[in-house]
Amino acid sequence: MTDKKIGFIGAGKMGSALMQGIIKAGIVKPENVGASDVYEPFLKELQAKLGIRVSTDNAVIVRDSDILILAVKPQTLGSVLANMKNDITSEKLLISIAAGVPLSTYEDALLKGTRVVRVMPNIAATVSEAASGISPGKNATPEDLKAALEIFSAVGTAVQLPESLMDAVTGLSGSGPAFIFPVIEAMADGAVLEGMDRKSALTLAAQTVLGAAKMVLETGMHPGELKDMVTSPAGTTIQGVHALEEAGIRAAFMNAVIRASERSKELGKK
Ligand SMILES: NC(=O)C1=CN([C@@H]2O[C@H](COP(=O)(O)OP(=O)(O)OC[C@H]3O[C@@H](n4cnc5c(N)ncnc54)[C@H](O)[C@@H]3O)[C@@H](O)[C@H]2O)C=CC1
Ligand SMILES: O=C(O)[C@@H]1CCC=N1
Repeated sequence: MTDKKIGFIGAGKMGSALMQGIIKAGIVKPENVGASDVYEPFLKELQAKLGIRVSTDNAVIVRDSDILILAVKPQTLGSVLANMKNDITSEKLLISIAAGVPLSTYEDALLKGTRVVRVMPNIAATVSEAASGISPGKNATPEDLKAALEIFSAVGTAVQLPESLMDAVTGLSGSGPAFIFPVIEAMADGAVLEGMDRKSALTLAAQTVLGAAKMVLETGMHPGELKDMVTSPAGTTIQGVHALEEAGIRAAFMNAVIRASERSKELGKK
């Protein structure tokens, strides 16, 4: 991987998080990373910070890259693809992280045979803890899938899934950090109401979420069984669990994932 040139089209929140993550992981040298964006200040900042190549002209980065990571909004994708069409030759791999947009959209819009992989990462790529779903397109080779898995495993955990589940990935792990940040904030608020200082409250709340997630991942135990380990009979925890169940916490989180997945499906419609 280290000898491949990786170009980012779109250097916003996700593009910049991913390029920083893969450079930090050492799977690519900064001089082999390029980025284009319409907003020059982002590019200048990233160039100064990371030592990457930048251009406000997408074509310059497309021509000079082996692997392209498309990180523009789904709403601007159509015009970006139309302008890049003739520069994305069969020697290049295109990886898109746009929410909702199906592989067929790229395969139809670009030159026949274009190799495409669809990925849905999340913002935790910033701290190398992303959760990404990956689906290869019909022209992608096994090496392309391997490259995509390598890139996204370098910034967290990556799993291959059928494309039919990519909207669910978007609703679950793509959007998911935004469902958990308010949980952390609200739990901290509860402790602040009880008199704790904000900084200690946020530290304890965030570490609690991190620790609970690690227990699910590392013990392999069912979350219900783990919950039972915390809830002493007539103890403190069962009172809190009751309050959450009264508020409909399970339906609320299920609905959040379902609504976000539905929106992903909508974004993919032409
Ligand atoms: N923000 C997130 O947590 C996640 C976002 N995504 C996907 O990543 C993509 C990017 O999202 P964000 O980084 O959040 O958005 P963003 O708005 O931060 O970044 C998009 C960037 O594209 C640039 N841009 C606009 N038109 C352009 C053009 N014609 N050529 C080149 N660059 C252009 C913008 O200046 C901006 O810097 C979207 O498709 C989104 O669905 C996927 C997973 C998580
Ligand atoms: O909200 C969005 O549309 C993007 C996709 C997943 C996370 N952010």
